[in-house]
Amino acid sequence: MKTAVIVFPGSNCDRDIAVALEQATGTAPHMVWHRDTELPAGIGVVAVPGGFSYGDYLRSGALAARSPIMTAVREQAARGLKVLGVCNGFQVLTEAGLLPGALMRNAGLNFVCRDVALTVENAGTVFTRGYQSGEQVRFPVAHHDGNYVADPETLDQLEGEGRVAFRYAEPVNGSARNIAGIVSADGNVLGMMPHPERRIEPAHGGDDGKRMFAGLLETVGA
Ligand SMILES: NC(=O)CC[C@H](N)C(=O)O
Repeated sequence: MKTAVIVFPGSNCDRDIAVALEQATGTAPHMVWHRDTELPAGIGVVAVPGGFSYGDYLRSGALAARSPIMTAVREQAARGLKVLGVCNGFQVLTEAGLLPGALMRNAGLNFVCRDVALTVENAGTVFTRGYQSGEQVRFPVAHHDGNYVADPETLDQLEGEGRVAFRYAEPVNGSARNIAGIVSADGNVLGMMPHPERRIEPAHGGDDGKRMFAGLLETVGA
């Protein structure tokens, strides 16, 4: 099973997520430059990493969403490719139309950089199957544009369809209904602001993130 990590100018969590994927699969992921137009054949999971793609100009993730490689990511996602977007990756996926809603400037206008408690709302997704629904985990957050917004109908739909994967245990950035991570209608695309890849070994202060990569990769036969 092969994995890939997309690298944009300004990505800075690409290496961390590559380490998490390699730890889970035993194989280093393909690092795919944003200007590429095709994903390597046989990819089961692609990660869209955190960072400050294009310096967060215009809106965080807006320019990266228009990178050549995102056409391939969109096409493959429609065919069931698992896509994991973390932090700036979540912003890119909303800007690319792969997930609903948008990530706005944090309430309070501060960059928030700390560990947060999250509730796993739905352990039935391919990304959260390593957890129990209702379980609390701790991941770090580091962002200024993490304030998730969507219209009330979309929020109700996300809740009703079990597409809220993670919720902040307490307000962090002003996100509607404390939403921290959501999945697509088909369940194969996840976007989340907290960083599971920064919590995969005891030296990180815990390894709550490890089960996300292990569980995800089991579903695609790694
Ligand atoms: N760590 C990150 O991915 C940062 C995300 C984003 N550029 C923000 O600050 O909102």
